[in-house]
Amino acid sequence: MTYTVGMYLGDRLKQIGLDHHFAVAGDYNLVLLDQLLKIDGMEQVYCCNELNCGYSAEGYARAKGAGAAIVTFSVGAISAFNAVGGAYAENLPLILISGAPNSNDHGSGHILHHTIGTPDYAYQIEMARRITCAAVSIISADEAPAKIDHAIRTALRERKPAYIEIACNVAGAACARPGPVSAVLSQVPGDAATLEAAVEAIAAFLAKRDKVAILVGSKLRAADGGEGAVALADALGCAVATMAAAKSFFPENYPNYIGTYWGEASSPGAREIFDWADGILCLGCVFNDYSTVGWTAWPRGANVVQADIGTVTLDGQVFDGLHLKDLLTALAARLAGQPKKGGTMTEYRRIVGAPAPVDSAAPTAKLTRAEMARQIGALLTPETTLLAETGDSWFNAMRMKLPQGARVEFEMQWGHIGWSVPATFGYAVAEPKRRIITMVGDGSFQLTAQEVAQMVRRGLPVIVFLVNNHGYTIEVEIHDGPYNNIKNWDYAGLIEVFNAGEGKGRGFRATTGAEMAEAVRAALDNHGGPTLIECIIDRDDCTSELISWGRRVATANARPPAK
Ligand SMILES: C/C(NCc1cnc(C)nc1N)=C(/S)[C@H](O)COP(=O)(O)OP(=O)(O)O
Ligand SMILES: [Mg+2]
Repeated sequence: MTYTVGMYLGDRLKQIGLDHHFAVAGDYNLVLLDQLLKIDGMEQVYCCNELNCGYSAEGYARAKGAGAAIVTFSVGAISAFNAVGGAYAENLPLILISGAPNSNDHGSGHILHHTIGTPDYAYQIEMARRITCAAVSIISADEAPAKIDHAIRTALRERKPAYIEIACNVAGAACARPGPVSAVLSQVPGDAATLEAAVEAIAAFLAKRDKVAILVGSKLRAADGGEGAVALADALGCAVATMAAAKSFFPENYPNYIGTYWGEASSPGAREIFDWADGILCLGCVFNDYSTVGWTAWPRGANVVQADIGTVTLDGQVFDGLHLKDLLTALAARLAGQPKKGGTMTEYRRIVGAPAPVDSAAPTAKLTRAEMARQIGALLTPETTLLAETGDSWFNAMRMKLPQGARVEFEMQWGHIGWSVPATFGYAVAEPKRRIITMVGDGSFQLTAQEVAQMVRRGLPVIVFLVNNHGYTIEVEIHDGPYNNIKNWDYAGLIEVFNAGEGKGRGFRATTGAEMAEAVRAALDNHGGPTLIECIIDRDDCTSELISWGRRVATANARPPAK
């Protein structure tokens, strides 16, 4: 059997740990798909459309560290670009591979199908360059190994998406075989002197402060800094909070964990502590308009250390060229044995003597948001992953207490509604042994619902809580209008459509707590396919956090143009 360009790509994807890749067929990628099917231990998983294909690979990357999506030229790739932009925003190595025009057509003046109708086909890779860390076009077999390795290596190093386009007549062409996988897994070491200087500068910063707190941000995962953050928290003995998008990136049963810091939408007591602290260590934090509640909750200035993936900034100094993972480990070692900084925990215990508000309501009454959230929260085990969609689902998830090992996935930087359904599909393909739960609003679900059919096809026992509050409630709280109303669907009834008489999916409508509890019991017994539980709640039944957060974001959006 000839060893081909497509097989080289497939072997590299397998070598970096992918057992699956996601695809939508198109005539520019069929020969490539054939090559990938030849790779032992690599399964080709099909999606309903290229947006969902991209998000399935993105969800897979959240579980496995990287993901791959194969699409056809232009009509496929440009849809998938939305998921690539999301992967860039969320620091995920999604590798988008697009079939491309025959290499003989370049410069021929030929007008080709699926293109924008000009003989210059470079527009696609030019678009890709803006939303990836590496973008390559392969029009000959000789150049394929180096270009494929460059794209994969860069994506893994930078934790950002990469783009590979392969001419349709090259994917099956004879190609050299790859060398050791270390060629694409190697990291550029951090600078030792910079690391040492940064550690000393932070130690000096802390020595002058008593009211110290740690804020964990969403880039901590991309930096592989989870263990280092716990070691640093152990060394300091201070309060630790997570930003909303970093929920589950720090263990919530940690004794000094005080919940989410999110301005007015914070966990009880957390905002006060960060307002009160005189030394804040920000680890991999992303401060955008949503995460700072319209720029009203943005730790910065002389009392803040910003420790990012490769750079530390404090006191007017910047230390670039280090790895956050190394910094946390070295700093924890440097502070070992020093006096603890427990002032913030002492103060926190004073503030939150009263227990946090518990979501509960009589299960027989009309279903409320609080009761829905309570029943979902009760399902979280150490083996659970909860994917929470853009919407009030963010705030419902924020209130949930996680057992150690439970994971939460958001897409808070990109915030593309509908992301959670295909991302759930990809994540469930990657992690068949975990309990996968999705909380998705009715508005979001309508963008990507088709991928529930793929969950039926593969018999994935995912539980989808469809929050039917009759429209775009998060938008209602920011700025209401007729555009926030949507056509209602029979969401539970969709499952029978997707089953088509053979699938094992189940759908339930819950209008009371008791109906929801019964549906949950059935879902936990359904191991042969997804269970969608449509939770019907009032349009205005949303979290108090959403209301205040929505006001702040609306104010930020309404700032008049600068003079
Ligand atoms: C329309 C929009 N955002 C604008 C938007 C529009 N288009 C895309 C692709 N992404 C977006 N975030 C948002 S957050 C809706 O409130 C989501 O509604 P739903 O899923 O029903 O959730 P809630 O009811 O809890 O808000
Ligand atoms: Mg809604």
